[in-house]
Amino acid sequence: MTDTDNDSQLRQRQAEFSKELHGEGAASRSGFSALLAKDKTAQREAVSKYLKHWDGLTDKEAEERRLEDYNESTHSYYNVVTDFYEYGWGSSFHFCRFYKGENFYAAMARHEHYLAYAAGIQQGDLVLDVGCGVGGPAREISRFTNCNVIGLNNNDYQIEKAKYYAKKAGLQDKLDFVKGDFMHMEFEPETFDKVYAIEATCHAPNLEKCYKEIYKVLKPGGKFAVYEWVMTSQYDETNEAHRKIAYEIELGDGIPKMFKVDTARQALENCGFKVLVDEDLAAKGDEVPWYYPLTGEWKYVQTIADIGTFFRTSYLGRKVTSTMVSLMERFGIAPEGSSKVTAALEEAAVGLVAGGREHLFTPMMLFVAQKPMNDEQES
Ligand SMILES: CC(C)=CCC[C@@H](C)[C@H]1CC[C@H]2C3=C(CC[C@]12C)[C@@]1(C)CC[C@H](O)C[C@@H]1CC3
Ligand SMILES: C[S@@+](CC[C@H](N)C(=O)[O-])C[C@H]1O[C@@H](n2cnc3c(N)ncnc32)[C@H](O)[C@@H]1O
Repeated sequence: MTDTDNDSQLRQRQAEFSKELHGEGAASRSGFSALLAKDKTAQREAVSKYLKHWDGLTDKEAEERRLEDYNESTHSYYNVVTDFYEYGWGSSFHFCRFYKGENFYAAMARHEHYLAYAAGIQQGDLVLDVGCGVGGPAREISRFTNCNVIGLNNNDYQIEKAKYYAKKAGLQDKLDFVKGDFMHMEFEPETFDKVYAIEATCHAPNLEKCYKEIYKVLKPGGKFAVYEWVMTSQYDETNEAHRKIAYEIELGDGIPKMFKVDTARQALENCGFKVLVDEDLAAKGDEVPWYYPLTGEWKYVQTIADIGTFFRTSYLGRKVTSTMVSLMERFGIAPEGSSKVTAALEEAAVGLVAGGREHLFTPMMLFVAQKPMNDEQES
């Protein structure tokens, strides 16, 4: 059997499983109503597929197993966390910087605008969004610049939702969302004017191979802008306390292996990109840190409108959610495995805040990289 046969079988299996798990008309449901509508047997299977490699081990063999199974494992992760993300965070699945006094959703949108600006996205550009989630950033960036965006995602449930929200927003002619693996892109070479990725390529088992795919589909002279999740240069893999934080982030965020910043930079250069911008936006000394919503520290809350979001993301709010989910699961209302998901998300929150406070981790390593023009590539 060829790789293409294997890919198309996996794709079909995932699409069928997604229908079974989330049910018909799933795109219009979110949060708790989506959780309660799940097929109970399929949910149990999805949770165990996601968690099967997370056995507490961090040796080479354990890492290898997680790296090999990246596609199924991430697909399963997003099958079980998407409803919680939407309930707790909204429809853009990323972190952002905050100005004093700026509300949560304004700050999130600004972070997306900044990436569009850094990539030089212009009216009429054809842009690829690598790992597009449910399309929050694609909608915002298309509105901001009047560009056309194709969102690439390996999760069927999120693609269905992204299409549903785009239509609801009247953006169906500007946006399209397609199923695919960013490690094996099927677009024609040199298709896109610009490519961006927001907190998605950290799910790649190998950054260089992923960036190579991006390089291939970019037009010569085109730019790629990314908010990369990386461990900073202060991270020491041999330090147990550091490795524990990285493992919490990997487990709770469905990431096979967190790489260091130098690995990402080198990977871009090895592909032939010219790195134009290379800046950790988390290291700019902001008064309000990017991880504040997960801290439960009220002093950071910016506006009255943020109180609801802040409560859901805070330690107390998360405790309330996980207790409710666990009670609903015990009484057979929520599907089995749901409380394992809230427990994993709790590990994510703890690891992310610790990584942020100690400057061991950043979710906003901004790279802007340019593919040279054809004549420059040859010389
Ligand atoms: C996984 C990657 C690469 C990026 C996602 C970044 C963030 C959007 C998520 C990381 C941890 C998530 C948690 C929640 C929402 C989305 C994140 C912040 C919750 C607040 C959702 C509601 C749950 O009850 C608690 C979650 C904690 C972790
Ligand atoms: C944290 S979410 C970010 C989503 C989006 N960029 C946003 O900011 O809202 C990561 C996304 O990457 C997608 N993803 C992970 N691995 C992928 C792969 N191998 N191929 C395509 N998409 C992938 C996930 O399904 C998810 O949509």
